[in-house]
Amino acid sequence: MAHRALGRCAMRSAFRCVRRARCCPDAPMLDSCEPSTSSSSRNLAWLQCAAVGKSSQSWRLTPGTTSAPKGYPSLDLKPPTQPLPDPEIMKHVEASLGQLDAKPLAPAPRPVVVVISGPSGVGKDAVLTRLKEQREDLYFVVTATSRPKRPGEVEGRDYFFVGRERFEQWIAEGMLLEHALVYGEYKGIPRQQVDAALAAGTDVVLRIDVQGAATVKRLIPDCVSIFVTADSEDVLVRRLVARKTEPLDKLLVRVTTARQENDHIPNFDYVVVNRDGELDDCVRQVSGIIEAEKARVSRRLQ
Ligand SMILES: Nc1ncnc2c1ncn2[C@@H]1O[C@H](COP(=O)(O)OP(=O)(O)OP(=O)(O)O)[C@@H](O)[C@H]1O
Repeated sequence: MAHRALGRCAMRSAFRCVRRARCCPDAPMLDSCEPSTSSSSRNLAWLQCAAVGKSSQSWRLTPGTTSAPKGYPSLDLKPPTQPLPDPEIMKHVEASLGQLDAKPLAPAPRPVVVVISGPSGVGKDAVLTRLKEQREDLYFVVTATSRPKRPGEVEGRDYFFVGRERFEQWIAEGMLLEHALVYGEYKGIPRQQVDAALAAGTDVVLRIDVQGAATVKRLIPDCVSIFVTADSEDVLVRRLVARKTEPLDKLLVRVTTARQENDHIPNFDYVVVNRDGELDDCVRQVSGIIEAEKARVSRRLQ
């Protein structure tokens, strides 16, 4: 294990390794960092400890330490600097080619609408809460619902908890991009939030149930739909039971519906498994999908 971890880290430059503290996922190795006989592997092993800011028993590194422990070779961890262009050559180039254009070479991407969907209890809210902490560049649409607030939920942050009557009024006034009756309660996407964010050039994230996702795909064909699922039905049900938000009869309905919803995976662009205890990994994948979609050439063409 230690050997594999060293090999993985060796592929990265020292600078990137220290800046990206999560680049050395083989954490068990870090707990058993032993001074090695070869100086290059000692270097790398120490670098791994420094990268995650973790103290090893034998070296007593404190979090954030970047200087080598006693007896270990010191490392130059400064970021590589960009060499400055020779002004004489630059002058010559501009004299020959005219003033160089500073406008971006690639057109800016059009904002993307991301749809996060999946069965009840799979962790959509948990994923979005974590994603919000990490991606301030995204606009997370606050869904409207007729269901009552659950403990810990905040009006306007988690949902707009509008009563059934007001919800039906919003439907009548065309204020919702899409809405559905899910487990006896309305849920819908306020249209104005989506329009305003897109008009400002901001990427938008929607959290929608599986039937609603199909509606949005029809309305916004170039939206990116991500189906979040769990490791297994067993894991999904355990999560729902542990959440303690539904009585048994409603729990059974959710599990039965989840079985049918899983069959809709082929209608989505991506599927991401929110593995038990691996929420961060799921969030990383969702974030990566958004980045990849923004890099699509088709999104940069007008
Ligand atoms: N990767 C994970 N590992 C373990 N528990 C998780 C994970 N992701 C979410 N959970 C837990 O599972 C439960 C269900 O998650 P959450 O409420 O986010 O699901 P949801 O898909 O939003 O459900 P619903 O559609 O019913 O609102 C929560 O108690 C949450 O803390």
